[in-house]
Amino acid sequence: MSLRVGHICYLNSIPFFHHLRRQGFAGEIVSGVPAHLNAMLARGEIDLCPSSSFEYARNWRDYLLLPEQSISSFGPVRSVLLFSRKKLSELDGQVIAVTGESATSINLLKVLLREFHGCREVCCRVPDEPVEAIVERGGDVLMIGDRALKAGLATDGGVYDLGQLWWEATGLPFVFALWIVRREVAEERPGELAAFNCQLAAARTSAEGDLHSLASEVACPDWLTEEELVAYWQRMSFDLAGDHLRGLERYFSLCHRHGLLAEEPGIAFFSAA
Ligand SMILES: C=C(O[C@@H]1C=C(C(=O)O)C=C[C@H]1O)C(=O)O
Repeated sequence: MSLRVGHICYLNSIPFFHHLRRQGFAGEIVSGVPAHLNAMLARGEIDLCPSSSFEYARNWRDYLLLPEQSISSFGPVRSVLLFSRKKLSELDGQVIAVTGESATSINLLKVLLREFHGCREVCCRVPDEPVEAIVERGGDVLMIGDRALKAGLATDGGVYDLGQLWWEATGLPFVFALWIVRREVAEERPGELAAFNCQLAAARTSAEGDLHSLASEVACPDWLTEEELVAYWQRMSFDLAGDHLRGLERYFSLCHRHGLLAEEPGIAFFSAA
């Protein structure tokens, strides 16, 4: 059986996936929003995917991480946004509308508001209407991915970037997504996974080597120019190095402190050796 790989259906994942087939990956690719991929991964319906760092933490005994790969930012990320006209401390006890696509960012919002902005209660709810309509009315909304990027470009204020808030509070990068592998897949099919790891690294290197060509080869949405797409990718960090790991550990430790995780996870990597 070939590997079943989850694919986040946002522009942020293009640098991982665009050249993957050309690097020889012949397995299955399943697209979805992070919350959907998290659930599929937890149930073993896919073998690995780039998905919420929070999903790794809450089920870490079932998972390993691919080394050196993430979706992170040092400061503003531009696609994880809290739309609000209020001061952050005024969000205490308020309902914040969310899309249900996220696991990491919703818990990041809770951690930021409770730890650094004096909020005690943070209520997030998925509304019956599109969150964009709530933004238009000036309500409080957390959005991620392309919808956030689009709404952020269309607004002229009243928006907080969670990557930036984290950076200001901690001086560390924030790791939104990790490449998470089911542990039994790593144990039972290490050769296939090692081959995938090489294909992924090569696909990303070739994408990052020429972001302008990448932007011209993909279907750019009509609300984004190729230059804006390149600038968006340039703001992100797709690495997972020492600073990223420090940021990740800080996030997990704050999630634990605020009762969002039952324990602090161990961070364990797949090793091809
Ligand atoms: C930077 C982003 O990070 C994402 C946020 C995630 C989450 O909140 O669970 C999961 C995967 C990433 O796609 C984004 O969505 O734009």
